[in-house]
Amino acid sequence: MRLPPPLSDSERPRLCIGLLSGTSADAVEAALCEVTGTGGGARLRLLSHVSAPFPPDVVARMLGPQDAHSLSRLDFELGEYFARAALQVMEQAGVARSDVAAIGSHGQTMAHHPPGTTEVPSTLQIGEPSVIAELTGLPVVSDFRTRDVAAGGHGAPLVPYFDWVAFRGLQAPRALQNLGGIANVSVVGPRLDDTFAFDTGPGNMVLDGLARRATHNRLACDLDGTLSGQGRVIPELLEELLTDDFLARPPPKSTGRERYGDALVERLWTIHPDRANDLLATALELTVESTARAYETWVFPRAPDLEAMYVSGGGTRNPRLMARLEARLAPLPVRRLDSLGFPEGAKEAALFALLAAEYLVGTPANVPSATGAKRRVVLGKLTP
Ligand SMILES: Nc1ncnc2c1ncn2[C@@H]1O[C@H](COP(=O)(O)OP(=O)(O)OP(=O)(O)O)[C@@H](O)[C@H]1O
Ligand SMILES: CC(=O)N[C@H]1[C@@H]2OC[C@@H](O2)[C@@H](O)[C@@H]1O[C@H](C)C(=O)O
Repeated sequence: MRLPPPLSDSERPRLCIGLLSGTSADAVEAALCEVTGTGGGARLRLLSHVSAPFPPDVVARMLGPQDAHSLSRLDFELGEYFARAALQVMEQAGVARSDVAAIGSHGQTMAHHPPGTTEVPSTLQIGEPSVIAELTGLPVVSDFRTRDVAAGGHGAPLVPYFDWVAFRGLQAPRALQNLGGIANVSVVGPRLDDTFAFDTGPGNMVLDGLARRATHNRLACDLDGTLSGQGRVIPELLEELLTDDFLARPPPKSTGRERYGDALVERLWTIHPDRANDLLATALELTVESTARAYETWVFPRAPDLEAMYVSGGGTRNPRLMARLEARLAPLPVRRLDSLGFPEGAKEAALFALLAAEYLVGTPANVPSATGAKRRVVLGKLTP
């Protein structure tokens, strides 16, 4: 494989900013990190993290229908929000722009059609890197998923590389579980080649859609578990939702709003228009049960000596979701990622700081055993 010439020396610490708006489309997460070394020798230190919420009208437009004009406008508009979050995290850390090597910006996923779901696999993230570069004066690495898709992979999840660099257990493997809009797991042990990872199914996405629907947009989520806590699971609906072919499919696999977004929420609402809290209780159980079954089917057989599950993402702030997950997976210890000394809300943004740092030194950072790509490739494109 021919690699591009490195843009920096991997032994010198590289300060990089990672930017991401996840599938919940609620905020730009920004993380300023110091990365030293590369690949198996990479070390990452989180210096600062900010979460900058989008105004409600921008969220509504991101989640709403698009034509080519609205998409291109949103691409430029989001670029500004991403740039502002980058400036904010530098200010918070007291770090000068001249000390930052690059920004790694994931952007916002607008479409994700991975292999196995369509004739021509594709994925689209927006948040114009040229706008970010103009407003910050910094080089921007972006479009991290497309090369992996071009190499036959899903382009997701990308986080197993980060999980391996930052959290790999030296003895027993660890499961790093994200509960974002979508839920995904990485299982990491000493060797990168043994890492495996996949999307387990819905995280908060169905809950969020139902909460918005039930409260006429007053609440954007099952806040602190209060809505689902007033409902009762509808067993026959839960069973039907669990027959979903995505959940049955073996890894590698990834998913998104196409499957667990508004179309599903509307279908559920049509079946039980007067049982909003019961639908929320059922959606919460769908996340718990699909995660637990994914572990039973694919994680435990490959990692029978699993040390624990370390949970990150916004779902950790839903106490009912956490309690149900812990009860369902017992005796596996279910811990928060914070217990490994890393703030759980900063992980995905920090991933894109690490990926930018690896781009600068020309290190391939996809994990083919996770994405299904034919080979390891350098991820990202540079806007100088
Ligand atoms: N207090 C809370 N109570 C209940 N749910 C919460 C609370 N705070 C956050 N959440 C949930 O967390 C979600 C945001 O999580 P997160 O930021 O990890 O998702 P994301 O990064 O956008 O998604 P993904 O990881 O799929 O890209 C919110 O949409 C909401 O559902
Ligand atoms: C296409 C896309 O944006 N996928 C996200 C989504 O959100 C969680 C899960 O599904 C994961 O596969 C991925 O994000 C993280 C950052 C990843 O690539 O690891």
